[in-house]
Amino acid sequence: MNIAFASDMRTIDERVVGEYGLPALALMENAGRRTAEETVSLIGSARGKSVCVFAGGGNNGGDAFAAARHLMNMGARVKLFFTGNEERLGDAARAMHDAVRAMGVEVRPLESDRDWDRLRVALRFADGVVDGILGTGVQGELRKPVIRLIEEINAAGKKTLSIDVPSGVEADTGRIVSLAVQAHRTLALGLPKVGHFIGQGANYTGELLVDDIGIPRALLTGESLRQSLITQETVTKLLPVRRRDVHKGDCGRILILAGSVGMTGAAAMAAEAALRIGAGLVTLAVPERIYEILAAKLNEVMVVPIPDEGKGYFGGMEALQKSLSLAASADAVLIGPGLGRAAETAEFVRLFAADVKAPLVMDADAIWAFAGQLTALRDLPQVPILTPHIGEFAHLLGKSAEEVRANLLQTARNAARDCQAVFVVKSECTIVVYPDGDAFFTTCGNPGMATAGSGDVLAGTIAGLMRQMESGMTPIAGVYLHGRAGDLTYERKGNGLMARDILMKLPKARKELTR
Ligand SMILES: NC(=O)C1=CN([C@@H]2O[C@H](COP(=O)(O)OP(=O)(O)OC[C@H]3O[C@@H](n4cnc5c(N)ncnc54)[C@H](O)[C@@H]3O)[C@@H](O)[C@H]2O)[C@H](O)CC1
Ligand SMILES: [K+]
Repeated sequence: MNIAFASDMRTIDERVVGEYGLPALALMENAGRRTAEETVSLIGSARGKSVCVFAGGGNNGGDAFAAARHLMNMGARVKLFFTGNEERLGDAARAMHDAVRAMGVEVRPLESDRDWDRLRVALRFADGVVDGILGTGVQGELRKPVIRLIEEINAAGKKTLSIDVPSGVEADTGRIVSLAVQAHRTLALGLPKVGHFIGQGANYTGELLVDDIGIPRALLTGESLRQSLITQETVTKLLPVRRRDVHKGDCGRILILAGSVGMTGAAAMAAEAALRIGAGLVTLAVPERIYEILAAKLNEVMVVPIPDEGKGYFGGMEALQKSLSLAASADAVLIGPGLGRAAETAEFVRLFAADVKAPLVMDADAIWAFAGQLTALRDLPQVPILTPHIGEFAHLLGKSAEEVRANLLQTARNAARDCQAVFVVKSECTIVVYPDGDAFFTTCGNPGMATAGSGDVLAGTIAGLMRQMESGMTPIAGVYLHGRAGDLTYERKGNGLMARDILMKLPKARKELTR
C-alpha cells in the first residue's frame, strides 16, 4: 500500500473531481459515514451513548459534521463543537455543517467561559470523542483555543477516534509542533500518511485504519507515490522457493567481520541470524584475541581469526589483507557489529569497504567509521546497505538526533542520494530508502525490540538473505522478517524480549511466508 504526503492527497482530490467528475461532497460523505461506524465500533454501540464531536474550520471539520449526522442516525447522543469560522467554511464542509444543523444538532462555539464549561461537562459524560479539528491542512504553531481544546480532550482520556490524522500531527513528518490529540484509533482517508508511522505521530495515531472513501483505485495505487508499506505479500514474492536439489553454496557464502574485546555477542548473533534466515555458509572473521570465545560459542558458523597484534580489535595492514582475501570468495559481506570505535578500526573499515566487490552491508561501528566522510561513502565500488539507528544516522550526517527526527524521511532520502547508499534507518518504524528516492516502511516490530543486539540480528538477517534473492531487495525482506520475528516473540515475552529471542523466531517468520 502506498503512503502519501498531504500534497499527494490534494492532487488525488483534484483528480477525483477533474477526471472522474465525482463531487468533493461524495468523498466527505463517505469519510463521515466510515468515521461514525468506526467510532461506534470503538465505543461498543451507538444507542444511548454520548459522543463529543469536534469540527475544525477546514475539510477535516467537514468530515466531522458528516460523522455527527451519521452518529445521530445510529442513535448516539451527539455534542458538536466547532473551532472554525462559519463564514470561511468551504462548500462541501458548509453543506455538511448545514445538514447536521438542520437535524436539530446545536453547533457549539468555543469562545466564552460558559462555552468551555459546557465542553468540560460534555467531555466528562462522553463515551467517545471524534477528533475532526485538524487534518492534513495544519500549518505551524496551533492557535491558542485549539491548544486549549486538545488539552481538554487529552485530559478527559475518553475513547478517541481521529479523522485522517490526530489533530496537531504534521501529516508529512509526524512532527508535533505544539501538541496533538492522543487517539486510540485513527481513520486514514484514502491512504495512510507518512506521519502515521514516523516521528511522534506514530505514538499519537493509535490503531491505524485506512479507508479509500470511494477514491478510484488507480489514483491510490499510482506510481507517482514514492513510499509504500512493506506487506507480507511483497516479501513472500521476494523470497525464493527452494528446489529440492539445492546445495548450501547456492544459498549464499556470507562473510561477517564483527566483534572486539567485550563485544563478542554482537558478532555471534549477527552470524547466527544469517544462518537462521537461510544462508548456506557463514564465515565469521574476528580479531584473533577473541577468536577462541567465538569458536567455543558457535557450532555452525566458521570462525576465522584475524591478526590483531593482541589488541582485540580490527586494524592494520595484515588484518586488511586477510579480510580482503576472505571477502574475495564471499557472495556478500557484513561488517560492523561490535567492532568498537578505535581510530585504527575506523581506518580499517574504510579501506576494506573501498576494496570489496561483493554486496556490502555496513552496521553500527562500520557506519560510525564514515562519519564526516560522506564522499568516501559515495565513492565505494558498490551501493552499500547501511543499517543505522537514529543516533548513528545523525552522527554519520553530522547532525543532531532531533534534527534528523524532525524530518526523518526527507533526511534519509537526501542521504541515500548523496551517498549513493541504501539506508535502513531503525526507529519506531524502520524505513528503507534507496538512492533513487523509493522508500519502504515496515509496520512489523514492537517497542520490546529496543534491546541490545536487536540491530546485530537485523544486520545478520539482511546479509544472510543476500544470495537467496536479489541483493538490492534484501533490506525490504530483512526488516519485515526481523520485525515479524520480533512480534512473534513479543506475544509471549513482551518488553522482556532479548535479541536472542528475535533470532530464534526468524525461521518461523520466514516459514510463515512459504509459498
Ligand atoms: N481526498 C481527501 O484526501 C479528502 C480529505 N478530506 C479531509 O480534508 C482534510 C484536509 O482538509 P483541509 O481543509 O485542507 O485542511 P484541514 O481541515 O486539515 O485544516 C484546515 C483548517 O485548519 C485551520 N488551521 C490550520 N493550521 C492551524 C493552526 N496551526 N492552528 C489552528 N488552526 C489551524 C485552518 O484555518 C483551517 O480552518 C483531510 O485531512 C481530510 O480529513 C475530505 O473531507 C475528503 C477527501
Ligand atoms: K483530525
